[in-house]
Amino acid sequence: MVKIGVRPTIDGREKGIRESLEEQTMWMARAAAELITSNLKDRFGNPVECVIADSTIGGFAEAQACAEKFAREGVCASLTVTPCWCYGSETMDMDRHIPKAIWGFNGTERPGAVYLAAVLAGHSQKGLPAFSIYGKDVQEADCTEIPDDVKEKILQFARAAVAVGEMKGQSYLSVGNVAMGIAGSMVNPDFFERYLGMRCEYKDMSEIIRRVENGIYDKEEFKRALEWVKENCKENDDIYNGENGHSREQKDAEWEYVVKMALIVRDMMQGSEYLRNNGFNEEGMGNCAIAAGFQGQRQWTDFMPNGDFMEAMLNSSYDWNGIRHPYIVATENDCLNGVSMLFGHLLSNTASIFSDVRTYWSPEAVKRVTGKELTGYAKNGIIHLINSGAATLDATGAQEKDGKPAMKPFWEISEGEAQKCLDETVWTPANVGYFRGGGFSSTFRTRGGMPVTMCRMNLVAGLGPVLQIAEGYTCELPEDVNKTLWDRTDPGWPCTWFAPNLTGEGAFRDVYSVMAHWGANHGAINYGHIGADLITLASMLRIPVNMHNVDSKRIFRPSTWDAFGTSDLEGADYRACKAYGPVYK
Ligand SMILES: C[C@H](O)[C@@H](O)[C@@H](O)C(=O)CO
Ligand SMILES: [Mn+2]
Repeated sequence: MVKIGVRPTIDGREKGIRESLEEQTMWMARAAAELITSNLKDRFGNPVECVIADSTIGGFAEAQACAEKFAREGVCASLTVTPCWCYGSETMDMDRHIPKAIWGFNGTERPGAVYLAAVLAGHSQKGLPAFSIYGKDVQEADCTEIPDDVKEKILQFARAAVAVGEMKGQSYLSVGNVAMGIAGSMVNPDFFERYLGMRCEYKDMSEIIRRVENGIYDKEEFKRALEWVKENCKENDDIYNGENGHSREQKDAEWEYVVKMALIVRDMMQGSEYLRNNGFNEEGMGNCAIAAGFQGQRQWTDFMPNGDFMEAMLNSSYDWNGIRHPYIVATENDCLNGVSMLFGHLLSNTASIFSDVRTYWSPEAVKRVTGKELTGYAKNGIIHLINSGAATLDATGAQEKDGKPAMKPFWEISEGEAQKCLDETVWTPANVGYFRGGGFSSTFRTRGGMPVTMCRMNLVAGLGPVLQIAEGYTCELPEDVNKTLWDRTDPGWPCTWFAPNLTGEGAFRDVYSVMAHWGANHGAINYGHIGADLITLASMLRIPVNMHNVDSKRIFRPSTWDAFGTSDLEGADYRACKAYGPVYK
């Protein structure tokens, strides 16, 4: 359960001043807490709880009592609120390990803004960066509404802070090792521990074989899952393999195996009550994995069914047990893409798409091979997002928001929408040239017009982690154009056409440059334009952003970032992140 601590600070002068401010100060705390709890949910759909200090904080003793309460309650961030002057270093939150924000009331009766400025200077001087929240318009002292601009900043801070809190203490479960020399699947514990507060668990892929052979899964659930799969996961024609295709008997056995893989990897991530109660306590405890990755290629896929079904189902918001939260499972054990998926998931509470960032199609090349002009969002060219069929089925875009394609938090998805995602997907027998052991890839085309954000974490020697972000839209191409382009690559894999928003500058000069500046072979794609939230989250974790197309007005970072430069925000971000280093040193 993630909780945010709210700290009402006050001018400590009793016998008049303090007493006159108590009510307004506590109102601010209650209003901020109510705003957060009524708007934000954790990834399981629970409202984010707020813990308010037992009293207003006028000096060190009360600051300490509040710190002790927050430690007991395990808050993941603090929000200090005040309408008045208070004593900076005597009232501030000194916990080095949690994100902090301060809301100074914009009023003239008592100078909340002066406190805000003074205490932020203290935060800067002590190396404890904090987010500054200050409304644009002066308010009346007795107002009972938080202004919209303040609301927006409190929520932007809180969304990212909740993500920080949800990751802390959880693990990345690496099933297998490095896939085909992909650097992102070299799972680096130093990065996870120091930057995210997470640990890494490493399990050999043979653990799956052991659990299948020794029957370490819920057999009743397996039976139910297999029946459900037969009804809901339509097998596609064997479009790749001709006479090398696997026989019907082989394919049937592969279906059984891939369903078992899904059960087993889920159990490895989160544990299983069934296993705990049925003689497999150790396996049943799981690995507290908020994200996982599966190597697959090639030591597994060269003789076993591939991981596509397991990855696609776990990454989706429903399965044979109904609608539920999506798991985060990175294909090819690309943990850096797994982390990117996790960031997007935690900020949006929706499923994350894993994909290769495969091909840039210029309008000219499309014209050449199809004779057609690209139009709409696609008019400046498109990037083909496609990987073997491991992408979440939510990416079909078959859910809707206001009549438009969307990917929603699982608690907003209807049974009908989950069914539509399944109905729009077929399962193509794997290309046995790539995957000798067979398996099935999800095959679908993402509906167009969805606002999405693609991001990617990269690790750079001498620099550390960096994040790149591209907001844009999914595109729907005319049937014939789609077919010609998709058929040139892998028509049995899930296909998303992506057009990043262009700014005309730097990496976003044109679509080609976005592709050319992408730092790795994969990207994580989430519903919505969540670039600003990703930037806020990255700053909390001291991870610089090396490329984004988010309007500078939406950028919200700790106030101390200004001291590292105000005209070149990108350079300032690098300097600040370097000066602070990882949070969990
Ligand atoms: C089948 C191939 O090996 C694919 O898995 C390959 O194109 C990738 O996805 C590389 O990231
Ligand atoms: Mn790939």
